[in-house]
Amino acid sequence: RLLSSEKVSDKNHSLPKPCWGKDMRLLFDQFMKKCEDGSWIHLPSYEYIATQRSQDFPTFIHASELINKEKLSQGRLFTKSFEDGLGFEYVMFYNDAEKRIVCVFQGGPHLQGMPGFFHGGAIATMIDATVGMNAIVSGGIVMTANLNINFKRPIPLCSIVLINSQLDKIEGRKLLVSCNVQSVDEKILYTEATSLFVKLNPEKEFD
Ligand SMILES: CCCCCCCCCCCC(=O)SCCNC(=O)CCNC(=O)[C@H](O)C(C)(C)COP(=O)(O)OP(=O)(O)OC[C@H]1O[C@@H](n2cnc3c(N)ncnc32)[C@H](O)[C@@H]1OP(=O)(O)O
Repeated sequence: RLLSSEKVSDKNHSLPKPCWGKDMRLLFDQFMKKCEDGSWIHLPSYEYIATQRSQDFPTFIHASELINKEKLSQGRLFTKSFEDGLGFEYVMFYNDAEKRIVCVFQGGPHLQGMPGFFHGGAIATMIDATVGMNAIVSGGIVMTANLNINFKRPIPLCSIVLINSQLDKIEGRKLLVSCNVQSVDEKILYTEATSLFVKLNPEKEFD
C-alpha cells in the first residue's frame, strides 16, 4: 500500500450505507441484478488505491522524486475525504463488452457551489473519476491529459445522478473517453464531457 496511508480503512465504499437515498439503493439493486449474468461488474471503491498498478505508479511517473514521502503516508483518494453522506457517495459498474462504466453518484451537502447546487469542481471530480476508471480498466496506468466539460444544467445539491461513460477510441498510448451526467429517470441531461487519458510510458523522462 505504497501510495496509501496506514490510517485509511479497508472499507469498501461501494456497498449500501445508511446515508444512501432511496434511488441510490434502487439503482444499486438494479445494477447488481445485471451483474448476475456477468455482463456487468460491480467495482469496489476504497480510500486508497491498493491495486498493483498504484504500487508501480512511482516508477511510471518519473516524477516520483517529487513525491513528498512523509505526506504520502496521509494520502487518501480525494473523493474519500468527506464523512459518509457529506461528499461523494458513488458506486461504479463496468460492462467490458461495451467498454462502458455507469457511476451512480449521490452528492452530499458539502459539495455546494452556488447556493442549492453542486460545485462545478465536484461534478468535474466525479466525471474524472468515472472516465478515469474507464481508461484504467482498458489502459492500465494512465493520467488525465485533457477533460472538456459542458455544464448544460445546474445539478441541485444532494441529487442522485447517473454518469454514463464510454471508451470511444484507443490510439497508441491515448484513450478517448466520453460521458454524460443525467437524472436517474434519464429525462434531464445535466452535463456532457470528453476526455483524453495517456498511458504512462515508463521509459519516458519528463522534461
Ligand atoms: C491506479 C488506480 C486508480 C483508480 C481510481 C482513480 C481514478 C481517478 C483518475 C484520475 C486521474 C487524474 O486525475 S490524473 C491527475 C491530472 N492529470 C495530470 O496531473 C497529468 C499531468 N500531465 C502529464 O503527466 C503528462 O502531460 C501526460 C502523462 C498526460 C502525457 O505526458 P507523456 O507521457 O509525455 O505523453 P506525450 O508524449 O506528451 O503525449 C502522448 C500523446 O498524447 C497527446 N497529448 C498529451 N497531452 C495532450 C493534451 N492535453 N491534449 C491533446 N493531446 C495530448 C500527445 O500529443 C501525444 O499524441 P501523439 O503524438 O502520440 O499522437
